[in-house]
Amino acid sequence: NSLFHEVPLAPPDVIFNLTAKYKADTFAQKVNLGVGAYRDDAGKPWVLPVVKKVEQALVNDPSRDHEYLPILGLATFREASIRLILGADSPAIKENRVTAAQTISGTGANHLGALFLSRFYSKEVPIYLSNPTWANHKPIFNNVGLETRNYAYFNPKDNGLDIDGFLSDLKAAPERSIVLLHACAHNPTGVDPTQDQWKAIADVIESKKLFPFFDCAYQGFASGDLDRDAWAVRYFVERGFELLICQSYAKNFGLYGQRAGCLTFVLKNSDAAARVSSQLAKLQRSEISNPPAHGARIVDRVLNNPELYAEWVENLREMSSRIKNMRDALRDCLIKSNTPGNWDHITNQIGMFSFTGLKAPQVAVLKEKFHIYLTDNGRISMAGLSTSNVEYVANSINHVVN
Ligand SMILES: Cc1[nH+]cc(COP(=O)(O)O)c(/C=N/[C@@H](CC(=O)O)C(=O)O)c1O
Repeated sequence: NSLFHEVPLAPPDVIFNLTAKYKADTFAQKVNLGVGAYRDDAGKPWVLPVVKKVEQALVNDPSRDHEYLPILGLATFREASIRLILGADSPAIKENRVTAAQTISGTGANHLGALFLSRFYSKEVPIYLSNPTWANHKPIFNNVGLETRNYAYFNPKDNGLDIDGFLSDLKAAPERSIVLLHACAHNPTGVDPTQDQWKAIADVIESKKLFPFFDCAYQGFASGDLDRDAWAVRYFVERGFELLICQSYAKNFGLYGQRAGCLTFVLKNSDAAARVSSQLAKLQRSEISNPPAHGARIVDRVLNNPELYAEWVENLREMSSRIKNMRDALRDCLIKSNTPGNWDHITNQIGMFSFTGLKAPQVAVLKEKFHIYLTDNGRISMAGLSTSNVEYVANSINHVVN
């Protein structure tokens, strides 16, 4: 017998397994509405023109080497990431009370943030996750020994936000609990709190002394406006919270496989920032030693060069407006074919995903009969839609809801 013959067989990852199933499907009209990765109108991955341009320059740069980065990553990348999320004029930056670590994309930022809190904040308090949330959140926090609980988030009656349930669950949470907040473009529902609702959420977090743990994987993708998408984070900083933000450059730079991300911490003062930074370095060193260079160098060059930054903003707008057009097209097709039900949520929701309201049995028919791939919770990645498949998808949905 092997030493490991009792290792339990783990089920395949929901989202990555869907991609594998889609790739294996030979049906000509198959549609991938699974993984949250942008596709152009031809259904192909899109290397942002600004990324292509910078990559060329990088490869041709004679001074380029493959030396280790510092443990906490490229300093100019970290500084640019902090400015991107907090705003270049943030008082927190001026008061030198912000610190950051370059991470293995957004997942790495969530993990490093969770690990740090489990060591230096508390292991006794739970972390509250929205119900539903990104499939990988629970395992990330459980892996570092944090207990996860849910706060109400999605209201199936109007496919909108259950703000009353959200607030009452936070009010019932033990003091000092950690609260995971999606900064914008909530995954999987596409439902974001309004500014007034964010103020009410901040009031409860303040009165209960909860810790805000922001996950921001779609800045610039939700509204197409980087500052608008960072509004909630900046509001909390303005209100004086100590908090952390996980940033991913997978979607808004199309650098999925390059694993470029950042963990940004906002503290009360520079002394705390220095202490936190020193422990982040110690944790990072023992886990990955230092982060991957290529993706961070691309992001670093774009964020620190005004012309390239402006081109990136254009590329971002191209992606977010194509997704918005697909929201309008899908809703129009569903209405045109008299699909039962109200479909306003398809255009009310924001960002990469739509939470359609389709149930698992209906999703199974879409997969098996129509070769349309989406997660069982009814989430569809809007970037998987194109002018050539949106009608087919709408007719297929019409079929399963009738
Ligand atoms: C909310 C959220 N946070 C972090 C990540 C991590 O992304 P990274 O590639 O580590 O920077 C993702 C990815 N979500 C999509 C892909 C995945 O599941 O990993 C998805 O939900 O399809 C998120 O949706």
